[in-house]
Amino acid sequence: MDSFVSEAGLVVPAVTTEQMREVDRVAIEGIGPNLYQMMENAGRNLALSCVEMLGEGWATSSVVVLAGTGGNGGGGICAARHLANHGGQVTLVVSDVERLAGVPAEQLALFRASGGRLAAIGDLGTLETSLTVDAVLGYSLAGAPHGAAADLIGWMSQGPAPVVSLDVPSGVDATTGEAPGVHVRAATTMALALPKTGLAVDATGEIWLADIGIPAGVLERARVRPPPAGLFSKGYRVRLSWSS
Ligand SMILES: NC(=O)C1=CN([C@@H]2O[C@H](COP(=O)(O)OP(=O)(O)OC[C@H]3O[C@@H](n4cnc5c(N)ncnc54)[C@H](O)[C@@H]3O)[C@@H](O)[C@H]2O)[C@@H](O)CC1
Ligand SMILES: [K+]
Repeated sequence: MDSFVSEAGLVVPAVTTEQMREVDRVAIEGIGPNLYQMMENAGRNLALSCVEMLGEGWATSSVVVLAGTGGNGGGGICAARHLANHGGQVTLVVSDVERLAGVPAEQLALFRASGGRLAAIGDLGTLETSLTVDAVLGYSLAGAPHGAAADLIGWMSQGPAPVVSLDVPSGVDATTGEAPGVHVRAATTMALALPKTGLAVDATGEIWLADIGIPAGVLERARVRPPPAGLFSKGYRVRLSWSS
């Protein structure tokens, strides 16, 4: 789908993975924001969505954050830190801690300082959750999920807790919406910066779009249509629907 629509009726253009990569490249290698800044905005917005989904008394509910080793996982780990910093009962599980590198690894070091709990994949069977954050795979999905990523997706699919997916439900192709193997069925998907063309599928649940601070000049240089003026005039997240 090449566009989505906000509750106010604004038409929001969608991007393919290739277009989003170009936006990220222009931001990171050129104008900014840098990856730390974008990831901080992603993680903070995601944490706020979790708080809103759990409602009053959220801090006494268990939240399990499942993170992969790439940029998507980094955003999830950042959200876990924000939830822990605000007194939440957070448990983080990373698909492969040894493979974390760069900014996502730094996110983990920060999370460790928050007092949140880090559990191993082998502990999944003992974990209780009221809300699960899916930050396993983002737009760099390549083929059917395998290994620890598939195990995490399988665990989310078994339990009754709602899942909030970061950017795209893990296992769903962000451009085509196709799932080459196991995939997450989210209650809510929080897309970053611009909705991806593959989000018009049932697996996304409610779609929210989060502003992560990318200015219009970056989108222009990446030759990507900007979101309509005023889309984020009332806040950093807006709900989107499929356009008919
Ligand atoms: N401007 C944006 O939209 C931003 C996006 N960010 C996030 O970063 C994501 C993209 O990050 P990356 O490119 O690092 O990649 P991902 O986080 O999507 O995934 C990369 C990891 O998944 C593994 N993987 C790929 N396919 C797999 C499969 N089938 N089975 C098992 N493992 C598999 C790869 O080996 C790699 O370790 C986005 O979806 C978004 O969530 C943020 O980092 C910040 C900025
Ligand atoms: K995800």
